Amino acid sequence: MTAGTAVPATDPLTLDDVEDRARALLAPEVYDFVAGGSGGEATLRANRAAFDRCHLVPRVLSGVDTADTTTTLLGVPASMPVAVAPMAFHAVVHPDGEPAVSRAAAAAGLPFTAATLAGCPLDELSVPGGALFFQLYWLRDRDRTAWLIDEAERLGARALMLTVDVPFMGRRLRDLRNGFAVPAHAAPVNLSDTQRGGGQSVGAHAASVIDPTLSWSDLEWVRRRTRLPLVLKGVLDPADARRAVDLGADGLVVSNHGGRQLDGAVPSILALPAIRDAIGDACEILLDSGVRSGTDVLRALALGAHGVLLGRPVLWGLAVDGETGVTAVLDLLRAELATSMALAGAPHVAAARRLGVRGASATRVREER
Ligand SMILES: Cc1cc2nc3c(=O)[nH]c(=O)nc-3n(C[C@H](O)[C@H](O)[C@H](O)COP(=O)(O)O)c2cc1C
Ligand SMILES: CCCCCCC(=O)C(=O)O
Repeated sequence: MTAGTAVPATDPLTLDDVEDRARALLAPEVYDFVAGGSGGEATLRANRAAFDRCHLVPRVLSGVDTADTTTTLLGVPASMPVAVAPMAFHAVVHPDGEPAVSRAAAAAGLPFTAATLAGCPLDELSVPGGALFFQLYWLRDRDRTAWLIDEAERLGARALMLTVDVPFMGRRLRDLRNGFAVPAHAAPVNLSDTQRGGGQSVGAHAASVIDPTLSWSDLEWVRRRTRLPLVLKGVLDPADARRAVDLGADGLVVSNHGGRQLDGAVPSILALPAIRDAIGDACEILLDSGVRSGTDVLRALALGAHGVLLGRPVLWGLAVDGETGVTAVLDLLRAELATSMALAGAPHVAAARRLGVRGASATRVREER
């Protein structure tokens, strides 16, 4: 990716511009479902504020003309250190739903993470030339959980991403005020017939299908069940990160679920350095929650991540223009990253991971339990 000149000079200039366009198009309750966080949305806001407090220290005289954004994520080649985050119910924002996003990701050379709660059969998401990760919710219906793991493996998924921060859904006040329920056309068809939640609020549906008792011993069961690289999504504590590595996790997603679960949780970008220090290179570290620019990707790399997951901006692109809109978002992010890397004097991703970062962080490391 060539730096500088590749960044478009026409609208949308930023991922936030794409969100503005999507907001103008979507029904307010749908916009709120995607944009919203839990509780008073302190963590949602803090995610952004924390990125802005991470100040990169550029290197000079490194002769970087073109920054190479390519890398691998969990062994999968990627055109930049970004994968599409798992998100339920894509069709709430656009009828083309998950298949459009998986095609756009494949064309952009990026992994797409299919959610347990995708609105179309999983086999429609395994795109020729694309790389599929599969996100697993730990369902009360254990047979369905096992079936989903086996199905992901059968379809050639390249990683199994177990979400560990949703024993039940955070209190999403916007959804409660709006009386939001997932429309039938976006229903999670990979759940068994009786579990698809018709007409239920999202919180009530989550409570009826997700098993909140998920624990470390279940992780051992998952580890034994599949040969796929196993990634835990939603880790914020270094001790949990170490334990996951000890139990055979191949990757972690440092994530507060985009501010949608524990309101008041630490911003992911602030949690990252301690996790990186705790586990070193024992497994791959991805990060999400609040990534909105190429500079944010660079900040995450500089603080020790191997890559990031991109969440809401993908849905904003889908809302604006289907597959083409998602492609525009991913291309813009890649161009921004190339420019930021070149300006920081980082010719490639390995160099980006060695950049310095300065910034304020309030830290109290808790006692071991
Ligand atoms: C509409 C929506 C649906 C989501 N659904 C899921 C899901 O089904 N499983 C999951 O692990 N995470 C889910 N997430 C969380 C994302 O995977 C990701 O952690 C978060 O969106 C990242 O933050 P960002 O949106 O600020 O980039 C969802 C997020 C949104 C916005
Ligand atoms: C069974 C319904 C759970 C919906 C969770 C999707 C979501 O909004 C999120 O994970 O965030």
